[in-house]
Amino acid sequence: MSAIYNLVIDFQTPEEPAKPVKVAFNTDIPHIKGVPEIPGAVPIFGHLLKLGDDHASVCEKWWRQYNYSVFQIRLGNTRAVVVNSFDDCRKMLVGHQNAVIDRPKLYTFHGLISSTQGFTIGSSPWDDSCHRKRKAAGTALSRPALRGYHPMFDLESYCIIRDLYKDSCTGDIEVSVRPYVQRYALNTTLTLCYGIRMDAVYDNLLREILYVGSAISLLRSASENMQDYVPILRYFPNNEKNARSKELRERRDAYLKLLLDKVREMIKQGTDKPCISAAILKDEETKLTGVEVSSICLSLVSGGFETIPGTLTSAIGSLSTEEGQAWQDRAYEDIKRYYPDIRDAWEDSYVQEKVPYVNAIVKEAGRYYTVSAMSLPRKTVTEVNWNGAIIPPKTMILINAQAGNHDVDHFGPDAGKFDPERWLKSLDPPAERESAGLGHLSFGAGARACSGQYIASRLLYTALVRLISCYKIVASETEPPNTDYVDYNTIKSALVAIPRDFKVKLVPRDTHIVEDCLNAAYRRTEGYYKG
Ligand code: HEM
Repeated sequence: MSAIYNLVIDFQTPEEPAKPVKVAFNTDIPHIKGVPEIPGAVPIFGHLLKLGDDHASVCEKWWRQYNYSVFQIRLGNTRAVVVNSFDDCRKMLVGHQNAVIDRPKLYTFHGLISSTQGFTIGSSPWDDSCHRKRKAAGTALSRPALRGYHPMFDLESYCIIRDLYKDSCTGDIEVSVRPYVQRYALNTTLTLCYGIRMDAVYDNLLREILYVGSAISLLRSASENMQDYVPILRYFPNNEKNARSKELRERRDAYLKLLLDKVREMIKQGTDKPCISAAILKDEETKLTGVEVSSICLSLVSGGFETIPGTLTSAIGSLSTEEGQAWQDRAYEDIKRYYPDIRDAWEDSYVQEKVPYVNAIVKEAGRYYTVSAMSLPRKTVTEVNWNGAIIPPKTMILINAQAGNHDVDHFGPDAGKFDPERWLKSLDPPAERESAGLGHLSFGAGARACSGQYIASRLLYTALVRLISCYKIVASETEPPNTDYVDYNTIKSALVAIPRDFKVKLVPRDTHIVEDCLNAAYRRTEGYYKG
């Protein structure tokens, strides 16, 4: 027993020195007076076992069952405050933004996986280096910076339709859209970071990056990774999590090195494209270290490649349903209202987000399919006075974005329904509601909000305008989409949702116009960023 007792030591990462033993019932932060604790925690594991695979849905259920939107739970040796309602999430993220600016460090992700390339921005604790990285990423992803990326948006969204057109044999064959959207998202960030893209949907390097990234995302979740919270599990012989983490780290190091070597080679040949890593390798007024650069590139590449496909694929799923046919028709009419000639809609789709109905679909897709259901964990740096209860520094804060995004008190009784029209103040003609602050919680909020939200919205908008203006999207009868906002996700324990596979039929609205748009886009983009 004493051997086990000695093993249950309380340290967060391998670099930090071990602190004396605190076992079974103790947590890093003592019980927080004034914040209700969910009953039923067990020794060592706390609430971990009760949380199961789907933390967001279980916490949402506890919120309704006990009638506390904010409560504390125990994840093994870690105490966490969970925030559920829309208003409380907003108050915590925006009202206390300086106090909750930090991120927790986790044994597996920070100690094992990130030991070579540094932490991504989204997993970096708040310090000067994180501040510099966030600033650099913020500049590269700002609204003004988007202007510089128009050719890339044009090319990548053209490639989706080009290949769907080919692979669906002008509508005869049902297709699964997710692989095309994955390439879209990944090529965009690879181009930004390295000036490199892959043309084939099933390119080996592209699929390796996607595979390794998703596998790492799984290792970041509490349910898949109990050893982060129950330290004794780290010492079990043949620890599979550790072995898997190291394997994935090595595979990720290999492709990141390959990408950077390609950039170095292109710089030598004088063929490099303007991109973040080339600018830094050429030392263009940068104050960033090598590790910071790889961390920024890693953050951008990993920030978009699951989130965009998860959101866009699921939105296409909802549009393809029987009910979705009316939304598609109205979106198409609205596109035609602004661009009577669809060729103009194609050319302007990456320049500005002008069509209200399409903007409404983008917002609803973000809200309804909360792809990062529990957002990214935060940690307090200073005390938070929560209605008189004092949440101490260094407390983990979990934002239940899925619960807040489906909060009937904020979004109304139909919060659990996909309905783009909730974002419109009138339908005839469609007009957007004036934005009154935070629309939904899917990009987080406050000082650590998503750095990529402008580029994400543009990517979703451009792809939807092009897709809807060319096709009627109809769900497959044999492999239809799952449009439940929880169950659409096949791996609920992953940090970012992986939608269940489904197929759609793409019925061209007018084959001549599709071909015209494709030919014009081919001529415009030929020569940009050759793979
Ligand atoms: C639909 C698409 C996306 C969704 C739903 C999404 C969601 C999120 C969420 C929930 C956070 C945490 C926010 C918080 O703690 O308040 C985050 C952080 C972040 N996202 Fe995104 N994201 C998306 C796309 C992107 C893209 C395309 C990029 C980059 C190209 C990106 C880069 C980042 C970065 C760098 C952070 C870390 C910010 C920080 O910790 O300071 N994201 N994202």
